Amino acid sequence: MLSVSNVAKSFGGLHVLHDVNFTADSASITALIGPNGAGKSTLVNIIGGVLKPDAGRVHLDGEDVTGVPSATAFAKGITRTFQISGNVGSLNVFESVAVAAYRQARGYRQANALARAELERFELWEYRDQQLGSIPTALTRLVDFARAMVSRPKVLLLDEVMAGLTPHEVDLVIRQVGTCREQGVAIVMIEHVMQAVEALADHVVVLNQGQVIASGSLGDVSRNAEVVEAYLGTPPSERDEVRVPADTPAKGQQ
Ligand SMILES: Nc1ncnc2c1ncn2[C@@H]1O[C@H](COP(=O)(O)OP(=O)(O)OP(=O)(O)O)[C@@H](O)[C@H]1O
Repeated sequence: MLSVSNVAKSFGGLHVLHDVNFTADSASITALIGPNGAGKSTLVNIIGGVLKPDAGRVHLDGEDVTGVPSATAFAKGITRTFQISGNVGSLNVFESVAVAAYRQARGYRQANALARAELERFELWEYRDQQLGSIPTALTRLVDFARAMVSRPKVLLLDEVMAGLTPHEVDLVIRQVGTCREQGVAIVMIEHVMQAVEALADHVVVLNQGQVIASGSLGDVSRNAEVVEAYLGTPPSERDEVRVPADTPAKGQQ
């Protein structure tokens, strides 16, 4: 289990996170939602070892991993999807997952076997020979999952993996995020696409101006008056369903 306790972070005089608490269980999906600038990415960067908090602790299965470098966080089981960079654009789908598998494997045969198993799990085997730069964005997101899952993480951090996808592609990626959960991973997902939050989140944590203003099921938080005021914008009585545009500025920033 991942546990975040009393985390605070400032950049100069800008207090970005204050006293943030939440837990994420194995085999569950926690959606971090909130307006732009709420502090979601900063929080995920702290969990992943990219940033050190000014205060508070991060524990993984009871072990204090606060402020460890990202390579250490990764070695302990905290991984995240990365945007495919130009450097790996020349690799094909199989090679890009095999490279990640080499870190785990004893030799290239085992790495190749691990990569194949992951590509099959994510229904990517048929694309194995294609260059990363030549496949649709939705498939590159799935390759990212395969690369992340080949390291057998305990925690998977997903930062807006649905951004820019069509509704049909979102459905595809939703299914495969579910596959990651089935592997027992605690998934923490920053997500603005409510189709995905509705379909996937076991637990929703709402951040606003660096504070957790609500947590619980999506139904619970979407009935919370403070959440409606800060993020959803419309009282429940005036809307049929929760729909949040991708770029909702924080109240007060409008
Ligand atoms: N390295 C940094 N230096 C200074 N300010 C920063 C830094 N990183 C983030 N911030 C500021 O911290 C605040 C929170 O940013 P953060 O990216 O964590 O929010 P977010 O909730 O992820 O927003 P979005 O949904 O737009 O990605 C913003 O005001 C941002 O400008």
